[in-house]
Amino acid sequence: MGAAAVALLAATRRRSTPPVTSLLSRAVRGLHEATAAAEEDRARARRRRSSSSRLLGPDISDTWDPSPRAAARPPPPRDYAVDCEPTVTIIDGKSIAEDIRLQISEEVRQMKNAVGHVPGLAVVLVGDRRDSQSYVRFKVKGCEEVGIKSLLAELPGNCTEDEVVDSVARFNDDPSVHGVLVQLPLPQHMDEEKILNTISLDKDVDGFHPLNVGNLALRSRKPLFVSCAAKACLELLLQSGIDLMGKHVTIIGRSKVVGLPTSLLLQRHHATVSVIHAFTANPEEITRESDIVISAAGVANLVRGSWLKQGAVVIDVGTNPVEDPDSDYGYRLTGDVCFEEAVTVASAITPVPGGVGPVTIAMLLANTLDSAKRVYGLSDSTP
Ligand SMILES: Nc1nc(=O)c2c([nH]1)NC[C@@H]1CN(c3ccc(C(=O)N[C@@H](CCC(=O)O)C(=O)O)cc3)C=[N+]21
Repeated sequence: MGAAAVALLAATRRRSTPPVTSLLSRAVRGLHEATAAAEEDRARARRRRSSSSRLLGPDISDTWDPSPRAAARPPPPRDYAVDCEPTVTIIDGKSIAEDIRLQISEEVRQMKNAVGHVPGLAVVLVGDRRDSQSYVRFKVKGCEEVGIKSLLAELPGNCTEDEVVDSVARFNDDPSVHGVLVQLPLPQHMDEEKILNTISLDKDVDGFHPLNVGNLALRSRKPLFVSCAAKACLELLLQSGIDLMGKHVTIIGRSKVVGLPTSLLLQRHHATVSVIHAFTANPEEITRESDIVISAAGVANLVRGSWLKQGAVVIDVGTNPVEDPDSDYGYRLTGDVCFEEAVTVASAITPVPGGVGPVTIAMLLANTLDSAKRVYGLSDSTP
């Protein structure tokens, strides 16, 4: 992603962008309203969630029949302040993730009672990148919270490809492991494809296996696993009451982790999807025509307020570490979206941190649970 993303960023910077300062007062006002509205939204979202049990297996049926359109849920009520300025919903990923984890821990408990086993997730971490180390920490912590067993293989950055493959193979053969994940990126000298190809298809909880991606793309088929980040984006939209049918969604980025699987998953939900990337000539024009913008470019502050249509829904998948000496680990995370600007234009937006990240981890736990359920014959649930 590096060079291409930088190229896109450079191209963007050359265009004239509105000065951040001129938008600040609006932004502050927007944020103020947002905070008040956020509490309201959280309560409303909780009520909505508690009435829906369609949590871990989004319906990915496919049809051109017009009847589902008629049956589609009405749009959620829009909030308007007294002066009729629209308010923005800050989508609370942390609380959505918490609800998902609660449901998973209940299912793990039932599994333990029924078959005497719990799901197991194995993570392979190569090298000592600080950001990868903390993502892996979040995954292990998530497992602990729901009663999933976690195993971690930590290998030094200068180890051989064969050592990584061996460690994956051991987890493939371990019956107490239902999900195997190799944390990306791998060190430069390693062949990522080769290593990922060794993960057993029925333990591929990241959903990167070509057969899982292929089956996601072929709409009459059901993949065993779908990418956690893609599922997180869908979950955040559905739980926020945002209908996807016929909506124009623009996805920024085409990676196998986010952009590509998200575009496939949202098409299965009848959205009209544009995928844009570093070589797209007019990214700003395309996003400005979109009802929903999902950014997964890995470039801090790439998406400015001017990129968005009034009332757009913004899902920010970016987790870009930026130096911050005041923060505990010497860096903090920032998204792809210039939040202060976007919050004045969007109708709903995910923050970073506290948006897509926690839900992505919850989906990893959900995929691991589904895998174990398949092994123990507890259901034929689909991702
Ligand atoms: N094989 C593989 N699978 C992945 O799913 C994968 C990967 N490699 N490599 C890196 C990316 C990145 N990723 C994140 C997951 C959760 C947060 C997350 O929970 N973020 C918290 C951060 C809290 C904080 O640090 O302040 C939040 O956004 O609130 C972030 C990033 C998974 N990835």
